[in-house]
Amino acid sequence: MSRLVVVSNRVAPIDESKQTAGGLAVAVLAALKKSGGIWFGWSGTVLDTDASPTEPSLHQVGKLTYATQDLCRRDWDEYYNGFANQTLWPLFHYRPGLLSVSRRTMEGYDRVNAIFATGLAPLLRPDDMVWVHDYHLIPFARNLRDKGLGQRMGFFLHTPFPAPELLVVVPNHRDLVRDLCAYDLVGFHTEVDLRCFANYIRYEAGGEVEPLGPGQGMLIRAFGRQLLARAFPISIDTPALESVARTAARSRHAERLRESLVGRRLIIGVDRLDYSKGLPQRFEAFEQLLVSFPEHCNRVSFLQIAPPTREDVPEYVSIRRALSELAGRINGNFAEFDWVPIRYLNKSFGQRVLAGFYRLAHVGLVTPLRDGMNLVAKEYVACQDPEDPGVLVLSEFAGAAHELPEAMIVNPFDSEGVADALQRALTMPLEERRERHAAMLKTLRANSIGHWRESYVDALTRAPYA
Ligand SMILES: O=P(O)(O)OC[C@H]1O[C@H](O[C@H]2O[C@H](CO)[C@@H](O)[C@H](O)[C@H]2O)[C@H](O)[C@@H](O)[C@@H]1O
Ligand SMILES: O=c1ccn([C@@H]2O[C@H](COP(=O)(O)OP(=O)(O)O)[C@@H](O)[C@H]2O)c(=O)[nH]1
Repeated sequence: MSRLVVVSNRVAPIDESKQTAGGLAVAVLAALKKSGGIWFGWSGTVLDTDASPTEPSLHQVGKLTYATQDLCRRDWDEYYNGFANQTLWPLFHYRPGLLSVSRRTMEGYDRVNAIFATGLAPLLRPDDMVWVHDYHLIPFARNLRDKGLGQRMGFFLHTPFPAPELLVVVPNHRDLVRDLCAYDLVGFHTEVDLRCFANYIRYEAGGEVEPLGPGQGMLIRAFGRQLLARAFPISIDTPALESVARTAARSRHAERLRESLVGRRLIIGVDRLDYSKGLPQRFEAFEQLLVSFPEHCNRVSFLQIAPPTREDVPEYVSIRRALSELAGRINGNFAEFDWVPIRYLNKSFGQRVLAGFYRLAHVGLVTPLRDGMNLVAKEYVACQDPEDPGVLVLSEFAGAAHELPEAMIVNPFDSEGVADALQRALTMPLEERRERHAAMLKTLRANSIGHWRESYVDALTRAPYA
């Protein structure tokens, strides 16, 4: 059997007791634990040197070899903070107004992709399968191919893929799509992302698209290559989480949370503090709930866990400031001497603690303005007590909404609509809660993280598609 070599910018901490707040690392770790192989990526360390090292450090953990490389400050700044998170991230999340474009960061992005490819190349065996993840590393395969490497190479995009009309805003859009075509397999979360990619190939790149039937993806012919593009919705380790959640509700943290509520209902949100997650609109929706349905005052608490992320990017500094002000204003207006409506925490928690919190919460509030998938939505469902489940309120613009139509689907820009959905969720009869939850859990059991990994790897095993 071929060895699996996974490449991603973010690698889960080698020390498993450390927390990682980000779906890619959580999901890839769950997927790789079983198969083993190599996980290559950025170490998380930024060096005050003039150049980045070109060789990775190796750490063996069970069947898995971590191969990680440090980056010097300039490379990290131009590649990660710059082109990846100030150009591609806002563009792929439909926020061209937040985009900044510069030749300097584009060059830094290409330079780091070349450095990483140079680091990985000597570790590769001829029959390895290389699976590259996310927008940081689009040019990675082309860099390996330029070195004469012919291994099967696949790419998976964890964010949305934008409509072509939006993608063309970035000056090197053609290079990016040409580089995607250097892979044998390109995976997306949803059929909508896949369609956007196919439309670029058809209408911007002058390539050909051959649909292969429902759920089977499309053959792409462009830039002198033929490859498969297909949707593979990512998931969670459903049975493991179900089992953790059964006991986590009795953990010390969960007990403390339960006691602090003194019988009040709980709404929970868990998100990196990212502008894509729609947190200001969510806070306003909760405020609207208190205005429209004042019977919830002093009866409902909203716990928002929001660990800071990408703190060197100016837009993330602004959103953090704006949210603190908003939470302060809402709490100032509505709080009683014995009740604070929004418990807003800028810190992260481990998966076990979160499982206990989800289990206690009557409503999971997941309202991103755009999100590739959103694993928190799935985790919330898996952690409910099937006999007395909470209600998931879910943005129609999260990839997860395509698989979980039994959630209460909302438009996150419409704060009044979200407030109405919260009211319905808080007053929903037990029978309806059970029915909605059972349908969602069935979906999550059928498409667990193992299924995602296996279906992607199976498709990559069949490459090349030429
Ligand atoms: O690595 P960071 O810059 O700290 O950011 C964390 C991750 O955020 C994004 O996650 C995405 O992947 C999830 C799993 O597929 C998906 O559910 C979610 O919708 C995405 O936002 C990013 O794409 C990752 O590269 C980051 O590691
Ligand atoms: O304090 C936290 C906050 C989040 N997460 C995890 O980070 C992931 C977030 O993934 P999601 O797909 O929802 O969004 P992303 O952050 O990747 O955009 C989920 O597995 C969460 O359980 C965590 O472990 N601790």
